[in-house]
Amino acid sequence: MTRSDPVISCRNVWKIFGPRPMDALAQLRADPQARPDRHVTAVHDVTLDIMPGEMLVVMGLSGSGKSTLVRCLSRLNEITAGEILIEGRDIGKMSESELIDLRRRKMGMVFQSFGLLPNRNALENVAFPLEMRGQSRASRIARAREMLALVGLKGRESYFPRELSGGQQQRVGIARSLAVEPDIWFLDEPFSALDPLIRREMQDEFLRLKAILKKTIIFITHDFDEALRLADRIAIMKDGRVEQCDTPDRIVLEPATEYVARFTAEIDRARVIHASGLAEPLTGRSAEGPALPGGQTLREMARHLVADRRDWIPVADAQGRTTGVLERARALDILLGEHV
Ligand SMILES: Nc1ncnc2c1ncn2[C@@H]1O[C@H](COP(=O)(O)OP(=O)(O)OP(=O)(O)O)[C@@H](O)[C@H]1O
Repeated sequence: MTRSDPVISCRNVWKIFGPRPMDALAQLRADPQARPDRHVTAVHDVTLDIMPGEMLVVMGLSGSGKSTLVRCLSRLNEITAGEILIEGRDIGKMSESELIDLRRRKMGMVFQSFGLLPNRNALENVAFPLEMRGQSRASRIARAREMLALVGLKGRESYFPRELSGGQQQRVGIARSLAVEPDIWFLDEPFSALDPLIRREMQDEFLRLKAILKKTIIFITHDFDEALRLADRIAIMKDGRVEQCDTPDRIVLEPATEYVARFTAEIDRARVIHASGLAEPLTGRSAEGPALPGGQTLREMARHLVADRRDWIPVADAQGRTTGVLERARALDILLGEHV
């Protein structure tokens, strides 16, 4: 393995529910538009790689296959066809005990329903997976304290779930999944039971944790704003297929299908598109004068874009190197909500 190898690789993965999934698969391979009777194609020929430290957000409408796909990644669902490699190892070929070990040591999971044990306090809930691992009491309590502090719950260690708000309960759930130091972190709509203000707060908290922990994260949501705030890349699913898997900038600027275009039609594009995403190669164009920071969105640079009179404005990366030029008229159109 090198650093640039994917942590997770899905190769032509199918998951079909129903009495005769292999027959249904043969039918679908012969005719992709087929609708085999009494079968549901929850995952339809999905191929994608997830890189170390990447945050991939899986989104799509209810029933599009998000949870099933993510459950397949830890083999909570057996796939019908294809291959899933975790750090190069085919999980379909692992024994039950190898799988349990993989899940315990490498994977953390957080679900929408917080899944806390009602008769244990916050500290004991977080320590629970360490107990399952056979870790000593002293070391698991120390680790649980550390994790609760990390998610901002210092002082609440002895509170029972019923004494905590929804947001606090979800923080306990997050602390618990982090206690085992997973390399891969699966989160299935973790904030959807929270009210909008707390949800926003949890997203900020999550971005903070993501920056500190540098884990590979697969996050499911059906909230596009949430996806845009959190994702390095977004996989948009429809009827079990991944319609597009790309950076937020490219999803918005270059939707691969009509469906993705419709999905993204309502959002404020200036909040998503970064200067670097809109920049064009330098070829033949002059790039004089001060540059825009490539990592900022058009919305963040709105004043500057209005005031700067140049037709083409240089864009620089975090090291200050000019990487391209941005057409000011196009940026202003996006800022004003014109379609370009
Ligand atoms: N165990 C199962 N048996 C039969 N069908 C299933 C099973 N699990 C999921 N499905 C079907 O597979 C399809 C995809 O379901 P899935 O839960 O993956 O969607 P989702 O995108 O996560 O939806 P939601 O946003 O509502 O959670 C749905 O049509 C669902 O009914």
